[in-house]
Amino acid sequence: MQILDGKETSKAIRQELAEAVEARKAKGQKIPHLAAVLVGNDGGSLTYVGAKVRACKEIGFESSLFHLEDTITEDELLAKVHELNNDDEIDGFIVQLPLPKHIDEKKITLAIDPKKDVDGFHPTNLGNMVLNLPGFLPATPAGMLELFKRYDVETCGKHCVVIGRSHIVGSPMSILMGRSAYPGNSTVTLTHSRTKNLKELLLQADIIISAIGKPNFLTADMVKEGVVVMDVGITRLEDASKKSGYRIVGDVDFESVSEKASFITPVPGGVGPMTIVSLMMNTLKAMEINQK
Ligand SMILES: Nc1nc(=O)c2c([nH]1)NC[C@@H]1CN(c3ccc(C(=O)N[C@@H](CCC(=O)O)C(=O)O)cc3)C=[N+]21
Repeated sequence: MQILDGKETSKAIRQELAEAVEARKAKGQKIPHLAAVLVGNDGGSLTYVGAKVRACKEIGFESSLFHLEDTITEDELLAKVHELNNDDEIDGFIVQLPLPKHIDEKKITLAIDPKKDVDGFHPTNLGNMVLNLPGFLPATPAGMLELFKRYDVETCGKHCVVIGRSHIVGSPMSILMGRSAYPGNSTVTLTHSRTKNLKELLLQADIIISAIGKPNFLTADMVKEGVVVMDVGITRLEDASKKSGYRIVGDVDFESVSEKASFITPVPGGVGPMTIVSLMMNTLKAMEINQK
């Protein structure tokens, strides 16, 4: 069994990005600038946005954080998005999800200039992904593809079962794994809350991608010997023994499943850190595409 180590892999990629920044500096070229918009004080969002800003600092990217009150109106947030769309200094930006209930996430996502949409959530970028045209891939799926690549995991002709059909993970991942490319060329089954024979399908899977957010959902009796497992679940459970007061658990019962798996991502330290580094890679790409 081999661990797909997102922490180490993301560290190596951050090093590569830092070198790219140095090379640009030496030539007097622009430094990539990522902006993040955070609305309100959701605990998870504060952690993730903080990690994104820290990663920028470490790599040498410029970053801006716009932390707005959760009483902000939809129009005010749209105005912020338009401002960032038109700011030549900003190469790419994200609006951290989830947004407060009185704001329509779809409306906000649609307002982001696809050329600056480093999250890859805009329909233009999702459409380009489906057609295998250049564009930004959603950060979490892109991070998973990078892990497959860097560990040379064979995906061609494999049966890949995806659990969960969210717009940001399950759905795009099911499309990417089926594309005519590497990683890809898998036979894909996309499963969700209405799937009837999930266990039967999982027992046929060579690759399982779990993105439902249910702690310890996937157990050893549901997988076959040699399976490749990517755990995208992130749930915070209260834990008084931790300094933070909580611990992070994935969808996979790591202890039992890792005994049968050929490759497996841990949580934390698997897909999460890869998501952040994908965002950085997308930001560098945004700057290059917009030729600054
Ligand atoms: N516009 C937008 N873009 C996103 O990319 C986005 C979002 N909204 N909303 C929420 C999800 C979730 N997400 C994570 C990023 C990093 C970790 C991560 O680094 N996790 C660490 C643990 C971090 C911790 O201690 O909480 C790990 O797995 O090792 C997890 C989850 C990005 N998301």
